[in-house]
Amino acid sequence: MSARTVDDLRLDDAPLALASGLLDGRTAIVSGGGSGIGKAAAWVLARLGARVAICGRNPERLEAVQSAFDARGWPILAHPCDIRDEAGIERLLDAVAARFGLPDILINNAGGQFAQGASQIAPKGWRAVIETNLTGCWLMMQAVARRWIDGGRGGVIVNVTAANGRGMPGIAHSAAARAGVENVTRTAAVEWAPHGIRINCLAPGLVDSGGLSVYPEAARAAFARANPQRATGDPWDIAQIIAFLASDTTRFLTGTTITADGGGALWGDLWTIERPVYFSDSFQKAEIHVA
Ligand SMILES: CCC/C=C/C(=O)SCCNC(=O)CCNC(=O)[C@H](O)C(C)(C)COP(=O)([O-])OP(=O)([O-])OC[C@H]1O[C@@H](n2cnc3c(N)ncnc32)[C@H](O)[C@@H]1OP(=O)([O-])[O-]
Ligand SMILES: NC(=O)C1=CN([C@@H]2O[C@H](COP(=O)(O)OP(=O)(O)OC[C@H]3O[C@@H](n4cnc5c(N)ncnc54)[C@H](OP(=O)(O)O)[C@@H]3O)[C@@H](O)[C@H]2O)C=CC1
Repeated sequence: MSARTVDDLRLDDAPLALASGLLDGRTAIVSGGGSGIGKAAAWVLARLGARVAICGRNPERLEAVQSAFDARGWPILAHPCDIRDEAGIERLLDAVAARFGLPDILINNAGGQFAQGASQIAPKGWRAVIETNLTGCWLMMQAVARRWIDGGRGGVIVNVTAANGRGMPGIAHSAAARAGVENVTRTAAVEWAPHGIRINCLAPGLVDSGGLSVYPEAARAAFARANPQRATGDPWDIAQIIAFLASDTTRFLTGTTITADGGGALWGDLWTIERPVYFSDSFQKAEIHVA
């Protein structure tokens, strides 16, 4: 039996908002299910009764979640896959089909970016982030939807984006990609409605997952003050909303985005890179020099 971490114990004991058994008999794929929000989502879905398949690039993270699931007697498939690789996605879906049959739910959670000022982002870096967050998410959506359409049945997709309504200073590439996902979600929600496919986005604000460690210390120190709640979210908060969107509870909801950001879209000042002097409290307008 694998060691139980404090983290896993919390995932076991944190209260569920939805009725246990709600997802009995369902199969869910969670991309990026080896860490952070995706791992919490895998736990919530399993505790609600779903069989879970997780993917990501790093096999060790997936294996750790697999061991924890095995220890609890929960069905799981852990399959390494880069969501930018169409052939890899087909292999993932074949593996899910062989183990569990056609999935019912896709949680498109894998993603991320690096923080850099917009004027400095290299073309390769821009492409890496767009390929991951827009194209990768799209390839997963389309591959699963095709199998549902070919199989004559519907399903549910939840795309995890990021709260981008006011732009995202320091991660322009990711903001553009997430806005693209939210738009293609609206389009596909219409096109695929006749097939019984529902698609929604969940746009988190700052969530205290391990993922935030990639940001500069000065930026991280301000994250918890960047919304009216003056707090970061927790992966469990986000995972519960993911499960809500994946369940029949939301059967009349499609093509929309739920933002879970502590009100950050309304108030707060978020910088993922060092805050430019222009936006500091001490900045005086006279400091602007026009040539
Ligand atoms: C408000 C915040 C809200 C959001 C929070 C979260 O999402 S938390 C979740 C957070 N979790 C995550 O973000 C996890 C997932 N994120 C990732 O895996 C990476 O950030 C990825 C999306 C770039 C993909 O990775 P990959 O393996 O495909 O890419 P690669 O490593 O091979 O780089 C390709 C190119 O990108 C460029 N470049 C890359 N890094 C930097 C940098 N620091 N600096 C500058 N540039 C950088 C560079 O051009 C590089 O090419 P080079 O110069 O090397 O020839
Ligand atoms: N935490 C936050 O404040 C916020 C997070 N988000 C988004 O929520 C999602 C989950 O992030 P979070 O849990 O916080 O951070 P993590 O860094 O823990 O999660 C990102 C996950 O995505 C996987 N991943 C990244 N790139 C790929 C790829 N090309 N193919 C397959 N898997 C990939 C990673 O696994 P591996 O490295 O093994 O591939 C990892 O499991 C991400 O899309 C993130 O951008 C959005 C807004 C705020």
